[in-house]
Amino acid sequence: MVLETRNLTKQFNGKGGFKEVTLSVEKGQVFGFLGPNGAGKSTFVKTMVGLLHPASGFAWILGKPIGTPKSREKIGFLPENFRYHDWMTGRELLTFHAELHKIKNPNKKIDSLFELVKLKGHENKKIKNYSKGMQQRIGLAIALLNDPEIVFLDEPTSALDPVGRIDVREIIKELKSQGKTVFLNSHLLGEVEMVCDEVAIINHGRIIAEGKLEELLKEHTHVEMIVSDYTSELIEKISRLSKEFQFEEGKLSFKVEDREKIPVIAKMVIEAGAKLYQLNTQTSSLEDLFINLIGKDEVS
Ligand SMILES: Nc1ncnc2c1ncn2[C@@H]1O[C@H](COP(=O)(O)OP(=O)(O)OP(=O)(O)O)[C@@H](O)[C@H]1O
Repeated sequence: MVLETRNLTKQFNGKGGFKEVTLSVEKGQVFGFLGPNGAGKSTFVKTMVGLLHPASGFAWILGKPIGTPKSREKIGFLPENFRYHDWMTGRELLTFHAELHKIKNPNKKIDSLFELVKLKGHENKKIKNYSKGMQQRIGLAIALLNDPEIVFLDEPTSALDPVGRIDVREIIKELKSQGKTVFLNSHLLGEVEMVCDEVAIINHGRIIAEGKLEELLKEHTHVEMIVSDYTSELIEKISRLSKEFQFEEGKLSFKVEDREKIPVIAKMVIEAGAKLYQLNTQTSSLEDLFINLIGKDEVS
């Protein structure tokens, strides 16, 4: 595992932060950490990179306990509220960070990063004259300077325009193809859906869902069926196997938490002697899943 936590807690005078978080992230994964504002995402990432100390629990990065110099050697971090030395030029800033990482002859690496984050031609401009989006791009370059094994990106596209967001998505895909692990904090669900393999959803500091994106989405499938010659007993049976069941004049609409229930229901219809004219399924979007889970969590 590249990242592992067990019952990790960090709160501020008993409030906020996150509680009892147990997570594991495999090498080469793009892991999406989702949650509403104030859920605890940034506190978690800051704790992972050693900027905050946990109150209790355990965590390791690349097998090394968090907060130790060893655990920080191979990580990259783009903070949510980035602010760089604005009197430096872009090149000076990257050279300074390369010195901190003790990278020898960093110029080639720096040139390739300016290219990657699409800041070529702006190397000698002062950071104070960079736009917010350009500052976020240089932050991404800093995060990648030491060839990290795991990169923590906290809302990496918050200052970027739609084209910039696509650029970041491409960079994330490129990192994945190089076998790197990306830990992506975001509330842009569409963006997460496009790049992440696995997600965890955090609400009020607690993890309320975790798993492979594909599996989580599969658990919430919407089904529509058109049947005739049915009996009330059949309709009753289907309603017991599903959620959010609606029925009107031969048209059934419902959700199943497990896709395997769909062929079972279809078989049931046929065996009951009813006629099945149409069966459509639609897997929920991550947005549906998110709203559903957060909504349920607020009620309970
Ligand atoms: N230094 C701090 N002192 C006190 N409370 C804090 C501190 N940092 C965060 N919190 C609280 O911890 C909770 C989680 O905050 P955090 O910034 O981790 O959330 P987040 O999920 O990253 O939110 P957002 O999406 O808005 O960035 C919030 O209630 C916040 O007010």
